[in-house]
Amino acid sequence: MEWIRRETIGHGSFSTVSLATTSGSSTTTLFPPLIAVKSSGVVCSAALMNERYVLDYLGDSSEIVRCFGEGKTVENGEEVYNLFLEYASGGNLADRIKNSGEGLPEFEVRRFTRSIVKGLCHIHKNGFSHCDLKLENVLVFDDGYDHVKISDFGLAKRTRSSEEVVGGAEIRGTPLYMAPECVNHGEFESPADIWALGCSVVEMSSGKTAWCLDEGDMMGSNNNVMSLMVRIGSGDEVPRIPVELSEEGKDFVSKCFVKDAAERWTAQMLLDHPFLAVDDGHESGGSYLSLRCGEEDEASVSPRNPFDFPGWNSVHSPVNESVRFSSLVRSPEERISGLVSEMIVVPDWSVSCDWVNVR
Ligand SMILES: Nc1ncnc2c1ncn2[C@@H]1O[C@H](COP(=O)(O)OP(=O)(O)OP(=O)(O)O)[C@@H](O)[C@H]1O
Repeated sequence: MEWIRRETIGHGSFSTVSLATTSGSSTTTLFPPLIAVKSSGVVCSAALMNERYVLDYLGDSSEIVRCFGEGKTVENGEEVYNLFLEYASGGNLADRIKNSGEGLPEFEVRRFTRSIVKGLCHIHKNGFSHCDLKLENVLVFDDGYDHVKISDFGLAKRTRSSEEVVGGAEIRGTPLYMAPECVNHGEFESPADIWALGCSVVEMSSGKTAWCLDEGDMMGSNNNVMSLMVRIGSGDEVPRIPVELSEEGKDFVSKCFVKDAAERWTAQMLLDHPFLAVDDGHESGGSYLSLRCGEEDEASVSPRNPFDFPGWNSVHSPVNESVRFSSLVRSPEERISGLVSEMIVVPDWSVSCDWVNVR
């Protein structure tokens, strides 16, 4: 494919994202005239290559950003690795909410959440965990109506099999979205994506990141990673659920914020939650109508645990994960301190949306 790099449209900890125009035969065959090119120096392109691998494996899904391939260029004397992605003209969902200065109306929260959950179902069924779900990684597309897709698979990993020992010192993702088992045991599996989904719904609905709803607590004088990790990892506290959400919305989020990962709802279970039953007509099937005409009672029944649900599917997949740091068995207290102050390998702490990313 021939392409020309245009303006920069995004920055991440691993890469720079540019708009690009395609030319030649590509415009009439495989590639759209505008694409996004995600680039990093070849020497530090492991995350981008991982993203390419995962996107290839996942194949086409209408809830996951599409990848058109990869290529290398030499720019300013440096060899650059480029990933070609479909271009999201609406940018990311976090910016959209930040710019509007408030949360989204609930019908939009429901619609976007439904897409994210469908995307997670696809990812988890294929044996992967995303490991960095947050609104910055949810892109907005406008094809006559707004819809969203999950992006940024740089930290995605194979789901661990039940026999595999957890990498106790592994860290990935963004602290504000981390689940208790990530903080306490370095366990980054599909339930952790569901916890991050709950944080994303809170943010969509309130306009504020989860944990920051308690004004002046996390964002004020006590703004530090240690206290956040302790809150996430210990006790019964979960992020506050926005009052503006409907009862169905509150129930949905509460199913994501179950501290015990084994008891947390799966993406497949959440797909049938009444909060997601509204169909705005852009999806096939008119599920809203059919629900209203007969299935409402059945769909509203909340299973009491993950094994109590008719649509529950167990996902077991082969292991192919290289743990980033050596495995250690440590107590939660030691681990939390370690995450914050004494990393075995010093992480890249980069500021993102008033908080830090841990790599
Ligand atoms: N396909 C795309 N279309 C439009 N904008 C995009 C696209 N991909 C990424 N962006 C923009 O670039 C930003 C950074 O991209 P991305 O999160 O994928 O990079 P990253 O290096 O993996 O970042 P991080 O891991 O720190 O979140 C996104 O938040 C989004 O605003």
